[in-house]
Amino acid sequence: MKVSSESFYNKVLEHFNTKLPFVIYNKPNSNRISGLLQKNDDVYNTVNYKESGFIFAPFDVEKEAILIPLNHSESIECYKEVTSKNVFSIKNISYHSEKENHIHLVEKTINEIKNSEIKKIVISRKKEVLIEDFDFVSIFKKLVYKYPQAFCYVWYHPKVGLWVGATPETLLTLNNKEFETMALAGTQKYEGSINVLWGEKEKEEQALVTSSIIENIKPIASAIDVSEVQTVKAGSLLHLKTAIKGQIENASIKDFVSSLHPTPAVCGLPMKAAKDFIIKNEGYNREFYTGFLGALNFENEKTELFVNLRCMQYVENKKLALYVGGGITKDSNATLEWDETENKTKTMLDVLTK
Ligand SMILES: C=C(O[C@H]1C=CC=C(C(=O)O)[C@@H]1O)C(=O)O
Repeated sequence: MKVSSESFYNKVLEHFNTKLPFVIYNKPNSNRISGLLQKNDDVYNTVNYKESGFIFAPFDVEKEAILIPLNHSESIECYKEVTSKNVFSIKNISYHSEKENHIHLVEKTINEIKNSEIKKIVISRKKEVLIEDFDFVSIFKKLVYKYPQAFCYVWYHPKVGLWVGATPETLLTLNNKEFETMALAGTQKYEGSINVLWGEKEKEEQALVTSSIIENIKPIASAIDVSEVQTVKAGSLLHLKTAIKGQIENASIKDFVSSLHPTPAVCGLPMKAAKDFIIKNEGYNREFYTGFLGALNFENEKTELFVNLRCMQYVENKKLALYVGGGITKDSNATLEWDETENKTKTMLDVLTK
């Protein structure tokens, strides 16, 4: 049902105040805001990916993905019309050892890569801040306005939590048999132009993601088309991206998603060894960060899934957790990797404070 943006956000707030699950989102380059308001507070899971609804899946595939089912929800829509000028007061809760810990872990990761068959591991951290007067509607309006090329969302379930994000990375779009995915990796700051030079480390890191995705989907895809590597802007950052398209052959959505997730853009290569290293060494639970989310089997069998990057979680009384990471290879520099995670936190912090 299409409504005015005022009644859209009023409805969503009312829903939130009655502690019912919902998701609101804006797809890349779309002027439409969509909402799915679940009518009860049950936790539904995806079993075989044949369900229709909005999926919210964690990084760890051993853990269950949550579904807001279409058949238990009201769908609403409005046009992207308004932004918000609200700025929030943010206080850093800095742990004095945060930087040292991250640098130490990146150095340990580089050593592991040099002394094993592992080529890449994505190392991440959680940055916590205190926020006054948290208001997800204002934050969402600002995200949508500031990052029109991202997939922006607020997802809430009273039994799971509240997540907000603006991700530049598509995991999978599937329209009947036609699929599209991408290899996104390598990061530098945007300084006014996308015509930039990239270092060998970034080029190699991104090429690893592309070749691994192609290798993994080959058995279940045909007519695979791989684009040139391009530089793309994501907020105040630039990344390298290769678009990969084709046709899905004799495979279910579940098989296809399993062949992609977690890609080396969020986990590493080889996947299993990198994942074991991450779980053993990162020292915190990623939960839904670097998982994926989006429409599963929407009308006309459309599936559009995004990797949950540049996101944050409203933890409890006034606390926000921002999640950021970066790909480590044998040529990484630990201090620069710390700087990169700091730059990545700005995607969210800029929206809160400017
Ligand atoms: C893991 C993240 O980004 C990934 C996506 C693009 C570039 C990345 C990089 O340069 O390391 C990461 O692979 C993150 O934003 O937390």
